[in-house]
Amino acid sequence: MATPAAMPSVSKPNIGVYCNPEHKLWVEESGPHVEDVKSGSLLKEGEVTIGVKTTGICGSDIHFWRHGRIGPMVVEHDHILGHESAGEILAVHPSVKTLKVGDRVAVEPSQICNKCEPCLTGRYNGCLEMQFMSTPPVHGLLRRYVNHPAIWCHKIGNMSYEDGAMLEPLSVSLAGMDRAKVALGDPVLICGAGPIGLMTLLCSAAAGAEPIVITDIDQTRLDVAKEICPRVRTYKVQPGVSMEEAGAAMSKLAGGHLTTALECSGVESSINAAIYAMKFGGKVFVIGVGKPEMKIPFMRLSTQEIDLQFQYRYSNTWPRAIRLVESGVLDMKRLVTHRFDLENAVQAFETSADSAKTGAIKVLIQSEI
Ligand SMILES: NC(=O)c1ccc[n+]([C@@H]2O[C@H](COP(=O)([O-])OP(=O)(O)OC[C@H]3O[C@@H](n4cnc5c(N)ncnc54)[C@H](O)[C@@H]3O)[C@@H](O)[C@H]2O)c1
Ligand SMILES: OC[C@H](O)C(O)[C@@H](O)CO
Ligand SMILES: [Zn+2]
Ligand SMILES: [Zn+2]
Repeated sequence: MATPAAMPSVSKPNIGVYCNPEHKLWVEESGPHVEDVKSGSLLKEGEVTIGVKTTGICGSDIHFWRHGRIGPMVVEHDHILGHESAGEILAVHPSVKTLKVGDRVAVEPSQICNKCEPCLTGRYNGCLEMQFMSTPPVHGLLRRYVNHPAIWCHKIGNMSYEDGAMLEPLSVSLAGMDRAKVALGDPVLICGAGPIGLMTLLCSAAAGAEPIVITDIDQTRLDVAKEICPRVRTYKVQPGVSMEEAGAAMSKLAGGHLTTALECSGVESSINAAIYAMKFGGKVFVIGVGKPEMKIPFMRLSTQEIDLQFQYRYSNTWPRAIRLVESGVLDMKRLVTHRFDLENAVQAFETSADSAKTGAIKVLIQSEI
């Protein structure tokens, strides 16, 4: 049972944002129902109920809606989206000692087995039984109320719920920064200036990378990059330019020094241009996800001893992300361009999906409890 005495008044029905294999997107009643939230009867050991206040739309949410799959992850039934959330604790199972009703938290959407080798060695993003919320068949967080293990709810103190929700895409960038080992004075190339590329730009700037070059096909996004980091050098990718020419132009912009690329588009031609932009011994670190199979310039990688490395999600990033945002080392606010109420989630998704027209970077969905 929960601790109903301390629970804030909860009255609105639970609703969630669904998509299905026919590429429909809609808002409909979902679980846990408000009566179950009030009674706490569905809470399992170790769980809390979160009143979700803010959730960001990720490119993968758009993908599951529009394309029905990301590689092997396929939408086969009605499916609730969303994995970038923050909210207020509404109820706690008596076994939970670390959180109380009223705590403000950011939600980590991973749920792991805690038994397999990746879990036991600290790289739990590789959990063999990962249940990642919003990746089918596991429902996501785009709901008014969600039951979730307390260990995956990170206290955010007085941080805004918007910043709390943005800790998830920040976690993606931090995981990349960590494994790519970007250091003070490193000449860095960032490919793609979407939310992840721009977040990675903030991180690279804070880490003291210099020079930093960022690329995109969209001038508006490059302009935002310049706004959030005036010293960044921008490169607009033009159609029809070969990977060799594009890579050489990126390298020239950085004075011929680029040693690390943080690839944040997942587009084949962009990965390949990054490979050509690197100096001998450089590294192309791919955060973007894309087609199941790609053609890469193998002999360029070989003869230039360029490392090609990848990141998938994250582990142990929230505490670090919270410190960086609370202290003001990172200011992510400019990345948020649009806000919608949960009831208008379809409009929010359309705005996010049509970023070339709407100028959207991060679209947030807000809900009242
Ligand atoms: N590895 C992970 O765990 C992880 C987690 C989250 C997101 N992602 C992936 O990271 C990537 C970026 O996410 P996002 O939310 O910023 O997506 P996004 O689609 O908003 O951003 C991608 C950007 O790349 C740009 N782009 C397209 N073609 C390009 C090219 N040839 N050269 C340079 N730029 C080009 C687009 O214009 C866009 O601005 C996506 O592939 C996403 O699926 C990976
Ligand atoms: O931020 C996390 C990512 O969006 C997910 O891992 C997604 O790409 C696949 O499930
Ligand atoms: Zn995501
Ligand atoms: Zn595991």
